[in-house]
Amino acid sequence: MEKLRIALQKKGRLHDDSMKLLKEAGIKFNIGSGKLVAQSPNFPIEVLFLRDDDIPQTIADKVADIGVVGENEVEEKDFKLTIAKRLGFSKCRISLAIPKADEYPGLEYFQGKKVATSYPVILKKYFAEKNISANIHEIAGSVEIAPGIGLADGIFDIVSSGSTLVANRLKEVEVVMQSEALLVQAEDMSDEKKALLQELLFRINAVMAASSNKYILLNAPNDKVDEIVKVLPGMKSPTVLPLAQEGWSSIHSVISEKQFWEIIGKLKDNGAEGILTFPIEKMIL
Ligand SMILES: Nc1ncnc2c1ncn2[C@@H]1O[C@H](COP(=O)(O)OP(=O)(O)OP(=O)(O)O)[C@@H](O)[C@H]1O
Ligand SMILES: O=P(O)(O)OC[C@H]1O[C@H](OP(=O)(O)OP(=O)(O)O)[C@H](O)[C@@H]1O
Ligand SMILES: [Mg+2]
Repeated sequence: MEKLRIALQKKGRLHDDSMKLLKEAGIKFNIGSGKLVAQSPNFPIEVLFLRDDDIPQTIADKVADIGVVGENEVEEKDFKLTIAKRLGFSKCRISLAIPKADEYPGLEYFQGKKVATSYPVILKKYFAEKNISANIHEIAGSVEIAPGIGLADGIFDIVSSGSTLVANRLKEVEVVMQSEALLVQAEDMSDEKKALLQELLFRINAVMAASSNKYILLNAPNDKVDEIVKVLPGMKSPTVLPLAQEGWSSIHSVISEKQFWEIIGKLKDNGAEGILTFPIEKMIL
């Protein structure tokens, strides 16, 4: 039987969430210390642990079938890969930043300037689109240090909270792209591997839907039930059950994390009492 080969980051920002996702999808691994390949005893899958920079090419070369990697790396390496699923973690943006004390008149600031980055391909494309002629200086890491030590005038790098910029007396002036972790796949996979990927995606969808929803349980006087049901979407529609106390009902439903507080507010306004919410482990739609 064929096995699906997945490339994951060996260690770093993507590693823990990638492993957690597979674990929650019910896939176990036998990982020996220092081993760079792991087998699963309960799913036909093999994991290759790599540097994240190497993941796009490994998939493009068909050494791995799928992989978890940041959108920024996929864009930078520019191989023909297909996005199988946006995974929603490791969210960040890739931005241009300059010394805090400098005035920023707009993109023309960068005309003829030296910009340090680990993402030269993305930056070159961006500057070309905007007709900026700058000197792109590629460095592998610690990019934020470059202006302070006289290596460059500005930088182009990952920003999340912005605290690394602040610590290095820099300010973000242009957001060039948003990024998140992606599950990417090679083109032209065999039918057998495609079927395995579909099974994996089915499980990942169930895990992701569960984590973005909550189970909700509440009590309401019967004359308020119709109004409350309108506020609660549910998977199909809410469940309404009579309480032992006459004139009251118990309502059960599923609500999305994004609308959580908005819905709770409306429920309270409509007379809901004893509201309880629970995390959902898996959600099969
Ligand atoms: N501060 C951050 N917040 C959110 N996501 C981030 C942050 N920093 C990086 N990322 C995302 O995680 C990916 C991996 O980041 P990490 O810092 O682990 O990379 P790395 O040092 O290049 O790792 P490797 O050793 O595998 O080459 C980045 O390409 C980006 O997509
Ligand atoms: O806006 P912030 O929240 O400060 O995050 C941005 C920083 O995070 C990443 O570095 P990381 O901490 O992963 O270190 P590394 O570059 O050495 O991998 C990235 O390279 C930035 O330097
Ligand atoms: Mg890397």
